[in-house]
Amino acid sequence: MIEDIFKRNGFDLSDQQVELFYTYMQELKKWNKVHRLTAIEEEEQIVIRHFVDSLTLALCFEQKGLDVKGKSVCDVGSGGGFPGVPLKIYYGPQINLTLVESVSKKCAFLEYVKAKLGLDYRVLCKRAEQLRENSFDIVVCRALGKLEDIVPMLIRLSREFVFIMKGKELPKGYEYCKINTYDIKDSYILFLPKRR
Ligand SMILES: C[S@@+](CC[C@H](N)C(=O)[O-])C[C@H]1O[C@@H](n2cnc3c(N)ncnc32)[C@H](O)[C@@H]1O
Repeated sequence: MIEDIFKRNGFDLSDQQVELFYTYMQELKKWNKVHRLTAIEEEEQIVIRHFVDSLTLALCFEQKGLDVKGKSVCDVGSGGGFPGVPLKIYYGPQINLTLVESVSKKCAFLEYVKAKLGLDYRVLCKRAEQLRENSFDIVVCRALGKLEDIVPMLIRLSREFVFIMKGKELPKGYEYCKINTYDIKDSYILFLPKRR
């Protein structure tokens, strides 16, 4: 099921990546019973609306001609791990990933997933505002908050680019990627190059 959904959306994953996504989904469902990490509970919907949606960022990186190899990537307000954890499963050691999350029970889940899946990323359990300026090459987020509040904070953290996943909404005045895959239609990712 997981493999087919990724495939029809244009992502060819290895058996090992499919296995990691499967384990991640099981843990998400298990922890959700107690910690309410996501409102989405149906497996197919978890794959589409969390996993595939997170990987649409990779399509935007490609559209913008961005090679992420060797880059430090930060997912701010990662929650249950989106989009950061799917990106790590997809890119593996090519990216150096940090997840920033201010709620400790969510941090505990992200640490647990890291150990369970054997992934190499860092979890910073704090508010992004507490981090130093220019800490990461690329800063990404999904469902973090109002643009006027988050844009200055994200730009401050990044050295190169900020990507903000907006879904169906396209605010005026931003560069963007428009994503269209089999399951994800007309979804927007804002692209903010850091201007020095
Ligand atoms: C609506 S959830 C989205 C979670 C995930 N990005 C997703 O798309 O499923 C927003 C998350 O951001 C975290 N958050 C909000 N503001 C933050 C900040 N300034 N620094 C760190 N985490 C923050 C919240 O605790 C919450 O887990």
